[in-house]
Amino acid sequence: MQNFTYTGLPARVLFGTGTTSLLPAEVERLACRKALVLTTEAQAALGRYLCDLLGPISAGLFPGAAMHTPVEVTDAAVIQYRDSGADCVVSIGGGSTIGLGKAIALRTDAPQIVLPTSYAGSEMTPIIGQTDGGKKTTQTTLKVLPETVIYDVTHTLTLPPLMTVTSGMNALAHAVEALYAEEANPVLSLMAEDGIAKLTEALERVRDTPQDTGARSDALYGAWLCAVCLGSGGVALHHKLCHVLGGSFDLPHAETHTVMLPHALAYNAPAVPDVMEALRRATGSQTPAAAFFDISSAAGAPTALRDLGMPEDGIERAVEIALDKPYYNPRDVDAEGLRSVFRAAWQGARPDA
Ligand SMILES: NC(=O)c1ccc[n+]([C@@H]2O[C@H](COP(=O)([O-])OP(=O)(O)OC[C@H]3O[C@@H](n4cnc5c(N)ncnc54)[C@H](O)[C@@H]3O)[C@@H](O)[C@H]2O)c1
Ligand SMILES: O=C(O)CCC(=O)CC(=O)O
Repeated sequence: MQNFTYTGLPARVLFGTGTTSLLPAEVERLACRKALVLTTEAQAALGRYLCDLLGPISAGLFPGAAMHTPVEVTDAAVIQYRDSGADCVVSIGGGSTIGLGKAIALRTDAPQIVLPTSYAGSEMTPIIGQTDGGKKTTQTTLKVLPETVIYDVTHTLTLPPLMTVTSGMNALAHAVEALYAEEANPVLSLMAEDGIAKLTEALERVRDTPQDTGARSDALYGAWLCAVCLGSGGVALHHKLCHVLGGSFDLPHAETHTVMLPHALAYNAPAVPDVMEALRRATGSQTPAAAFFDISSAAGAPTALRDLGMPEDGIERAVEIALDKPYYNPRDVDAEGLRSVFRAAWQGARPDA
């Protein structure tokens, strides 16, 4: 076996159906007295439900979380956090709400309890992205790693069909890149392969029966394993390209991951034969990049950058930005290679890798 480094991150994880009822006990377990609940506006009703569940240990609701963690929103939330006498936050929602909880923790050291309702995976990572004056910057610090994560399958039953697939692709991308990132190691590879297997299989079942708790449970379990891969492992070309497209072309996060994953993987395939073999086992397909494309296409999820509003003449600028400060990648990256990846993704061509 080759030498490797494995970094495990601390986290308490409660997984199941109906696990939300454990929330008050988890607040007390952290020796906290009052929790401020965070949601987006769209999920405010869920936040009010948690406030009722917390009863006397609720410090109220901040229902203003927004995509990409704008600092103005964080400033307002920190004021409410301090004024309310809260000493911890409870974030219930997708990556945007979890990002707000992390931003509050960064500024106040507030312990975080997170109830994820999408598959994006932020709950298991020490990564925070924030937007100030239209510019998004990302940092990695253990200060933002949530203390406790309560996965409750019930909250994923409401995920709309398209977001189920795009958010699932966001999760799959974390595990795929963990298999060939610079930080790849055999322990994370176990989680990555199983996460991809569980999630791809469950996404197909959820497509046919969205209210099937068993399928939703497998999907959330797979997404958790993929999230661990992002938190403890590394990323490569795919995440770099998504961050370029999100940051410089304002393309939507999960949809961009959905479109790019088959193409970034097809580009890297010749350099990572062992990883492709693992992905064949996990997806049950001889062409895993095409299998990801097919899952999205069958669900009516976007498969082309042009359908996300990316201008064709933006490809050259995207190539230039992606070549500036590149991430580690198992296959050499040059302008011509990137052009071919972006062109295929812009057109929505089905890869055959
Ligand atoms: N820091 C990290 O490690 C990390 C990892 C992944 C994503 N992210 C960030 O997370 C953000 C994207 O997160 P996202 O894709 O989860 O989207 P999101 O959190 O923005 O959610 C999109 C919308 O769907 C709603 N929603 C979420 N779950 C729902 C459910 N079960 N039922 C009904 N509606 C629901 C939300 O309230 C919101 O209105 C991006 O800003 C991305 O950069 C961060
Ligand atoms: O928190 C962020 O915005 C950066 C990390 C991230 O978005 C991971 C991903 O690309 O899914």
